[in-house]
Amino acid sequence: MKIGIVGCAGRMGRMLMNAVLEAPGCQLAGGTDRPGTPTAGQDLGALLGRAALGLTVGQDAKALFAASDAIIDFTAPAATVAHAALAAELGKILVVGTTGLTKDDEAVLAQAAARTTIVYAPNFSVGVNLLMALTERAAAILGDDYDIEIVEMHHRRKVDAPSGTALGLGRSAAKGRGVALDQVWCKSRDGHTGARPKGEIGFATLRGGDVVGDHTVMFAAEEERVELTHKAASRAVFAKGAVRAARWAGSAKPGLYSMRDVLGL
Ligand SMILES: NC(=O)C1=CN([C@@H]2O[C@H](COP(=O)(O)OP(=O)(O)OC[C@H]3O[C@@H](n4cnc5c(N)ncnc54)[C@H](OP(=O)(O)O)[C@@H]3O)[C@@H](O)[C@H]2O)C=CC1
Ligand SMILES: O=C(O)C1=N[C@H](C(=O)O)C[C@H](O)C1
Repeated sequence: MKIGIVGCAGRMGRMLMNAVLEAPGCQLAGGTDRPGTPTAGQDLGALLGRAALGLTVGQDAKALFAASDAIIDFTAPAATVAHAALAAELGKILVVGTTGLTKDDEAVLAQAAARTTIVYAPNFSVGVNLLMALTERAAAILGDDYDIEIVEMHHRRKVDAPSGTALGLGRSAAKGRGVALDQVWCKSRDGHTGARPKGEIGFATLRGGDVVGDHTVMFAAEEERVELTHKAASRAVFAKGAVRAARWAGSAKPGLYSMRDVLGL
């Protein structure tokens, strides 16, 4: 499978190229980054500290899509929306890890998925997707005598909050309780908030240093507290998961899928 990486000069872009180069049966089709990027024209191997690959950082996304069987996109919401349109137009598999998408952005992905196969997930690690399944089950079993709070911490350069994973865990908890997350969420608190409403799902966001990604879901009752935690030690775990998703998508019908579909969770 020929896999192209958009946003190839980013933190995840570099990890993704390494993961493609190391995956059996996969070939790196090329990489693009934001128009005007200072990395334009650099050899992709040099960008990774490897031997030259004879492929350079491009700026023509359409040409990369045309040369690839699948594209992996961990960029920014506006770029992802444009890439979804290209995937639909050219009938290419798209794996999206970008977080911070609005409901309208997600509607564009759903529309594009009528014409091609898209896997969209806020987190491609196996461990976090298991945590989502466990969270849904715990929320269903424990019920709303247990207050749900989701705490996440990420590196100082992260631009969206709460993290896509925290919101995904919130959605899993809400599903377990049979409610819609946006009816019960509290994404931040400040000042005289009043007592905590029963059934609320709260979020707390920490930012600092080089933290790759920590998430804890707490179920707090009067007499006990259950905590489910995941800590990512390297971005390689997300990159390996995204390549696994691209390979899985090679034999899937057009549609919008999640990493839980890929893993059968
Ligand atoms: N689903 C998952 O498992 C994971 C998701 N993520 C998400 O992935 C995204 C990227 O994270 P990260 O790699 O840390 O961020 P970076 O900012 O390091 O990388 C994003 C890259 O995309 C580039 N870019 C922006 N616009 C375009 C465009 N139009 N065309 C091509 N490239 C573009 C950026 O360029 P420039 O810097 O010049 O703007 C940058 O090189 C975030 O939304 C993050 O939350 C991260 C880790 C795991
Ligand atoms: O920006 C990051 O770094 C990460 N973003 C994803 C998110 O928003 O959940 C996944 C991971 O935790 C790292």
